Amino acid sequence: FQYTELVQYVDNHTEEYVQALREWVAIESDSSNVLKRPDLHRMMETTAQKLRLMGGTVELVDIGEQELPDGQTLALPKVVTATFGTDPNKHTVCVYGHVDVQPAKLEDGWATDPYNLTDINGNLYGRGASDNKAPVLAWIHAVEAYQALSVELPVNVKFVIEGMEETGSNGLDAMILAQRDTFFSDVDYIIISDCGWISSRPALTYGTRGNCYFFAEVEGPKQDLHSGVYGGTVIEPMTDLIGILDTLISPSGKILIPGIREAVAPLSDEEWKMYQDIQFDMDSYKSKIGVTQLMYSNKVDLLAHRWRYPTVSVHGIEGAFSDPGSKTVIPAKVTAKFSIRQVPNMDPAMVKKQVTDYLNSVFAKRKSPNKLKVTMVIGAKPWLADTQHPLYEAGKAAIKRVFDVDPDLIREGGTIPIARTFQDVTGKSIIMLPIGGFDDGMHSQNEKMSRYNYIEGTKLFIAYLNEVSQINKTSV
Ligand SMILES: NCC(=O)N[C@@H](Cc1c[nH]cn1)C(=O)O
Ligand SMILES: [Zn+2]
Ligand SMILES: [Zn+2]
Repeated sequence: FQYTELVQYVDNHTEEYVQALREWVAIESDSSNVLKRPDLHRMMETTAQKLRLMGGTVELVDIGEQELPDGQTLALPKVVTATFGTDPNKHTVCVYGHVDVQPAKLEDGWATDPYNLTDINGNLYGRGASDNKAPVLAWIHAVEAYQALSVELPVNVKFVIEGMEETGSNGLDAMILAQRDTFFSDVDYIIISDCGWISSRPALTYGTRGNCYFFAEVEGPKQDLHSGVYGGTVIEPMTDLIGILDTLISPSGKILIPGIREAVAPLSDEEWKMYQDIQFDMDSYKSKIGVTQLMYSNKVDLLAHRWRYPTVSVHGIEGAFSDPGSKTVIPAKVTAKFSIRQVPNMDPAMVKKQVTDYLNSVFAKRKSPNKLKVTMVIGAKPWLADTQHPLYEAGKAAIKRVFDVDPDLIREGGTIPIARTFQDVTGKSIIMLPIGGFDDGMHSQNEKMSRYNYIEGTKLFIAYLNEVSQINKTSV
């Protein structure tokens, strides 16, 4: 294994890697904004072209259309699949990633243009830099480094890169099911690098929460009204909506929807011990996110509520007045967006019913003439891996080689909607091998990827491919 040469190659190509990230970040591949769909299509084509130029067998898989809330349809971004090597004597890994991003506007409070990658003190700021463009590029560059030095790839490498992850991976489940016996038939392991470390220590991730995402629409008058002229005479949709939203979770974080907490698998002594052993500084966590107080004051409770208990988050209200200034309006129709992170043994289908029934009953008590409509738009299950699997031993060895430390074994509070489908449909084992920093600000203003994590992460992937090749084919 020519590790030293490969690492040298990476170090010599750092500026090209940063430039590649700059070009990708410049594409506003926001999957939640229908107006950005042409950019998202261009992002998928750009990704495919990069893999084609490396000589991979590349396909842009058509996964159909999505239906919009107003009933119209919109073409989904194609999924990029690529194959490098088909040697039956080698393991085959499938790297999954996404190149769509969360929305971002300068006026949200970014210090720099979110779509112009900006290097400040070794941190590369831009929307999607950490989530998930740099990790996807790092994987591609890892394969490219082997090729450039004519070092034989130790495993066959496949890629599945999608463009709808941030909105629930619409269409990807069906594609995986359809290609289970073709593209995925020879895949031994699935690798995902779409999360972050919990501190400055590298980590391996063995669980993600799922997510059930809801829209709750309250509709009243036929149009917006002057609040002075009509206020006091009509039952306002926004008041109804805020009233029912306030019944979802208590100020101390207790979910009030009947049945939700009962479904949660109890925290075992072993888990408690694992969380206890994780290096995690509550004060720097607080200062990083700019709060003076957290929901829990001890490490184990905090980590457990971040990773393996459900929570309700209210994200926004469509139709509400939210511009600067002071418009005196009664909005006629408002739609709240909220989500409930899922953990074992919750079931999204059950959660959908529990939430809908509960909100309808709370709303009924208000005796409002307005109309409530609750819909669940995403129902992603949680995912959990066996940390005893050789994939994790390989991860530890690769991290030891590159960073000379033992990794934290962590879970992730966020969701990779497709992780559970990969596991259930292909029956293959998954590892999450993050390279994002703990302070990357995914989904926030000023998201960044450090040069250090990007470049050392590329070396980690190079080392990991070699470690996976050492896994005994008969042992798994
Ligand atoms: N990097 C993973 C990520 O950010 N995933 C999103 C996916 C999602 C879940 N519900 C809607 N989108 C996340 O918010 O966890
Ligand atoms: Zn992501
Ligand atoms: Zn994300």
